[in-house]
Amino acid sequence: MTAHIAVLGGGSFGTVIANIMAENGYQVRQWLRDPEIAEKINQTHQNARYLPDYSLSEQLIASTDMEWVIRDAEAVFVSIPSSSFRNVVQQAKAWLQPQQLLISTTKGVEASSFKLMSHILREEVPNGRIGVLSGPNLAKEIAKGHITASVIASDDEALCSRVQSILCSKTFRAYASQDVFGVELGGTLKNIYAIASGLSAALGVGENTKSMLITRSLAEMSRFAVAKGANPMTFLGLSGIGDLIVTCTSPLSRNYRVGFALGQGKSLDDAVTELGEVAEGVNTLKEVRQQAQQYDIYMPLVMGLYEVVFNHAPVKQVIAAMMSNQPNVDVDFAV
Ligand SMILES: NC(=O)c1ccc[n+]([C@@H]2O[C@H](COP(=O)([O-])OP(=O)(O)OC[C@H]3O[C@@H](n4cnc5c(N)ncnc54)[C@H](O)[C@@H]3O)[C@@H](O)[C@H]2O)c1
Ligand SMILES: O=P(O)(O)OC[C@H](O)CO
Repeated sequence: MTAHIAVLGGGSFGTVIANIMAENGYQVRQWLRDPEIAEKINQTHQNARYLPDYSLSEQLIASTDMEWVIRDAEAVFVSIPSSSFRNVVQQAKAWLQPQQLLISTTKGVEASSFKLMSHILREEVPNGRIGVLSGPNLAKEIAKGHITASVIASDDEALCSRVQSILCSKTFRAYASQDVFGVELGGTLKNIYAIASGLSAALGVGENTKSMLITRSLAEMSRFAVAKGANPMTFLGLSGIGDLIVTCTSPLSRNYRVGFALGQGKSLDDAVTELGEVAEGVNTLKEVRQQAQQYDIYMPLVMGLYEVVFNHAPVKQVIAAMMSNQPNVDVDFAV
């Protein structure tokens, strides 16, 4: 019997990657918390809560039995929001084996510790074969069959090539990278700037402004990466500029939608509640601002957005203050 693939998490991204692999011919077991939803998925082959109208392969079986899902799986994809990621991995540890491939798809940071998800995997499963999947991957577009590319990052080359062959299909490509930190950092930071982009779109800004915002976001991300010892060149790839573009321009992005709602005058609580799904950028904004202050990293967009999102500062006042800053060099991290 060939080994199956496990996916932890019943949300939109866990479901689309589980289904890609099932359609590629693998037996896939997807773990989720809610027995009613699991039963519904198995009966209807749809995940109506997150991806209505998306037909799931019969090779994908949902279950609340974590042991059954993980035991003897060849690879385990963890697609759980960062707020619950460590908790779920701690539950999973009882059945994880060192030879299994363990891949995070989560683009967030642990509150207060500033640990990315691969750090958590390394701490909880010290002898694990660990990777990170990240890129411009709106789940709802993948569900519609739009051609999509992602990056599998690991220092374990065999893991990268195995994940590439498990995931690649007629409409999905996975490129490899050995820069786990850079890939993961890009996917995490871009959510902050998607909130800023959604907010500015709601204010009716022009195309010049949108372009400036995305490009200065990349400059700010790169400055942060250099200060934290990451390689900013990785941001030139799919997991950096690629993901920044899609998340800062698409109303399908949950982070963009939170920003748009804020720009319409809604409160943060209302924006997040109406969304009903995870918007990692809200916590990431808080954590990155703290890091920027602690390590004295110049991040005017993060600082300004924080004031708007958490301190109710008037957007016009924040923009006016930013516009009065002395413009510095364009691509400063390369100087
Ligand atoms: N949706 C996308 O387009 C997309 C694309 C790439 C990466 N991601 C990343 O994937 C991660 C997961 O996102 P998503 O889109 O699947 O989120 P989602 O909001 O669609 O779903 C989250 C899922 O996690 C489950 N969950 C939350 N806490 C849990 C816990 N303690 N135990 C068990 N299950 C729990 C929820 O029940 C839900 O099924 C995020 O970090 C996101 O950044 C999402
Ligand atoms: O919907 P978002 O804002 O969480 O973005 C989803 C993906 O990260 C886009 O690549």
